[in-house]
Amino acid sequence: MASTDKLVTMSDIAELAKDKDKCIIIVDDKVYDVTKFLDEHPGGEEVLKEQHGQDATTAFEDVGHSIDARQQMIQFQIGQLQRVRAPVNTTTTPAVAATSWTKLIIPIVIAVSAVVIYKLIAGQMGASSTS
Ligand code: HEM
Repeated sequence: MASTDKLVTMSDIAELAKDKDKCIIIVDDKVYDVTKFLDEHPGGEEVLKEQHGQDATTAFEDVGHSIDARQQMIQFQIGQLQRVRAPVNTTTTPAVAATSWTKLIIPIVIAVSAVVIYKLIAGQMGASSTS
């Protein structure tokens, strides 16, 4: 397997990022070690260092790098970012629980109102029949 195909997780990158002498960046889910490129980068080393251990896709695209720059970066690729999918949450979230409660409250209010109205009417009828 070529080194560019190597799957790298975010925790691997966090581990690599502990080394402050290195410069590891992610662009478009590809992981680059640009440590040796720092001195040569036409945009300066600071901008690259600021992105160490992070996803630099937006910063990279915002500059509008040339095709030459994109070809140049291939040599620095050390792997492919492996995105870990968040586990699907099957338990009821509080927001869902809240909506099911509100759904119950409406019929309860209607039922209570119906009983109160019935009692009022029945009371009035009872009062008028006794007078
Ligand atoms: C391996 C990754 C990278 C390579 C090979 C690379 C290469 C280059 C090259 C060749 C240029 C000259 C202009 C051009 O040809 O587009 C350039 C300019 C520049 N790059 Fe990068 N770059 C990389 C990553 C980044 C990243 C991640 C950032 C931002 C955080 C960045 C910011 C800049 C800036 C600000 C300029 C100057 C633009 C200007 O003066 O108009 N570069 N880069």
